[in-house]
Amino acid sequence: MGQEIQENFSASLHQTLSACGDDSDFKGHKTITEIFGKLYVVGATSEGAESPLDVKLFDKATGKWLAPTILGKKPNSSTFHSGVLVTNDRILFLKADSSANEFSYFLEVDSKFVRERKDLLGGEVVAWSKGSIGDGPKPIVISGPSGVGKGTLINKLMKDFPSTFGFSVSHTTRAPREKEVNGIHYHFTEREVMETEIKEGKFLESALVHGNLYGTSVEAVEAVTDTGKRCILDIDVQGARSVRASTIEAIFIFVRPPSFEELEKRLRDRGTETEEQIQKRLRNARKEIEEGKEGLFDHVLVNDDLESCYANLKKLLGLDSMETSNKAASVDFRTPSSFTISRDAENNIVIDSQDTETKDGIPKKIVLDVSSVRGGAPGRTRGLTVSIEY
Ligand SMILES: Nc1nc2c(ncn2[C@@H]2O[C@H](COP(=O)(O)OP(=O)(O)O)[C@@H](O)[C@H]2O)c(=O)[nH]1
Ligand SMILES: Nc1ncnc2c1ncn2[C@@H]1O[C@H](COP(=O)(O)OP(=O)(O)O)[C@@H](O)[C@H]1O
Repeated sequence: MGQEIQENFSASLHQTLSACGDDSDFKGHKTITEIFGKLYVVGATSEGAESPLDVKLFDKATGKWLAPTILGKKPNSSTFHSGVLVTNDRILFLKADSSANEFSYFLEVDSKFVRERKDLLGGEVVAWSKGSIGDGPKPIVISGPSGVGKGTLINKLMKDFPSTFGFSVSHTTRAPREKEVNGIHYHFTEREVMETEIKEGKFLESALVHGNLYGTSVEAVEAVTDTGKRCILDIDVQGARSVRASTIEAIFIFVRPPSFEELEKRLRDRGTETEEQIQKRLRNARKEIEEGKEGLFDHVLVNDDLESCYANLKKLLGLDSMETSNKAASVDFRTPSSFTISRDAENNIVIDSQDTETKDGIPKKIVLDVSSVRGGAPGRTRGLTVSIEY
């Protein structure tokens, strides 16, 4: 079927579906996209703008409806949406009356991530991934042994550059320390719950560290990137390795202690762990420091004197002493309430407004270049390029 606009043949797909007994049960507007004999029907199961878009699957060969496992955050429905087959493994959905940050969602039906989850979960699997204009600033991954000062350095950055950086709040099964607040320092959770969520693909990475599960959820990173800030991840070396192997392009920094003795002193003086926990963390520290030398990291910082280490961190992140804003160049618009879509000669997707009235901030035409999109579920599909005509 290749590069075809779904709307061009949706009338015949609607007929096919009706003839087969359409029990997709969607309220209001729905779209149908055919990929290799399967019809992907997308709509909302309840009325109201906030109800999420759901996916139902009809297999033409068997005449049966299949209930796919749907991964990723579902887009909220809008009065109207349109689906475009981008490649045979993903459909791009464009929503009416939505902001630049909310108007595009990819539904992956056969990507690498979806195939992996199919093997794990069995049955049909699809995954949503929000489209992101441009690349946004690269996330920063900070690793290093327990007690080396990662948290201290990150807190300083967040305090000095509050509009530039946002912290990715991890999930963990470890018990909260006295001053830790759920949702700010960590999302404290139960092992069983977290294991299920890992299977469901809610995590970008997860690892067993010092006997507890830790993980970065897709949502934690997206909550930061949605604000236009640069995401900081405080994760262990295993986590850094997973992120390195993923589609996320990040900067990897390893923080080393000046000596093992000093590390032990800091850990003890912090006074947050039992003796048994301290021993476990020190044993793991030796291994982590060795792994930090392996070339996984772009930069290694020695945290001897805190102020000079912080100055080095700022330098490598390209920050001067002033508060700077590293916000991604933001494109601001709202999609029209109704539109048609087509392809132009360069194979760009063209959204033409069908609104009768012109309104401020709502373009007459939006041209989308999807030729260099990257990433995808779990997480964002980055690299959309837009040009706009008012
Ligand atoms: N892989 C992974 N590691 C994490 C995550 N969150 C925290 N960690 C790491 O888990 C380890 C223990 O963290 P924590 O219990 O807060 O102790 P602390 O680092 O000594 O303050 C540290 O190496 C963290 O970098 C996560 O989401 N994923
Ligand atoms: N350069 C430093 N010199 C002395 N103490 C430090 C330094 N950096 C951090 N600390 C202290 O060491 C302890 C561990 O730091 P923390 O940021 O909690 O480490 P991590 O997050 O890597 O486990 C804290 O009590 C902190 O105040």
